[in-house]
Amino acid sequence: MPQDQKDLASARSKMLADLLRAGPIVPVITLERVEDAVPLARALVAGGLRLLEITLRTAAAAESAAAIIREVPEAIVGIGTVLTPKDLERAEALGARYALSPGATPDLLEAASRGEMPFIPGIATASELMAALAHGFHTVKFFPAVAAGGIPALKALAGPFPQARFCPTGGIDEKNARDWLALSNVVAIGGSWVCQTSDIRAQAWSEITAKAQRALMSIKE
Ligand SMILES: O=C(O)C(=O)C[C@H](O)[C@H](O)COP(=O)(O)O
Repeated sequence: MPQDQKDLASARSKMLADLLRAGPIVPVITLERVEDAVPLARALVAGGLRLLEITLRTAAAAESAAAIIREVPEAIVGIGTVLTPKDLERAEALGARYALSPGATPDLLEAASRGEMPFIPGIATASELMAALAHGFHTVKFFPAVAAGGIPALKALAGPFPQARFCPTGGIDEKNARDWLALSNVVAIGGSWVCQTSDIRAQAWSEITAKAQRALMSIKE
């Protein structure tokens, strides 16, 4: 791949590491109804969480993300579950600030390094990380974090890959959030525990705000 393309991906990766660090908790959001999008985003922002990941898993996802981007300017919206170059285009068309994937295919890495959208690929192994790094992406999602080896796995990856920065996601909650963030190569953590489907279905916005606040408290104690 052209060096300037890789340098650009790398510069965006650095920007993303800084953005994530300011989180440093990214709620992973799956919305079933567009009407829940704005109140949910407001509830999370009220609880102190501004970096959001809206997964492209539901029919309501794109319209929900668009509503949040339009109506909740404090939220910094990323599009998650980006599986294909087409999904990446959708994220860009929605006006998202960044896009995330649970993994990465060669096509997706190639499209992301050619495109404009800041992108966080997912990795679970050293080889997958090497493919991401070869394209300039050194800020990556570690997914599924707990199932793929947990904290010892990230500690081990720090040895050969000191330049990599991680946002572990998958199996993280307020009981282990602080331990993950204590690792020097972890810039943020992601998870759905602050905005569970049952709470969204019940439109339990104040409960979600309280969970967001508790999540932030849990990493300070
Ligand atoms: O859909 C994606 O793009 C993903 O990367 C998967 C999510 O990040 C995890 O499903 C969140 O994991 P939990 O916090 O354990 O629920």
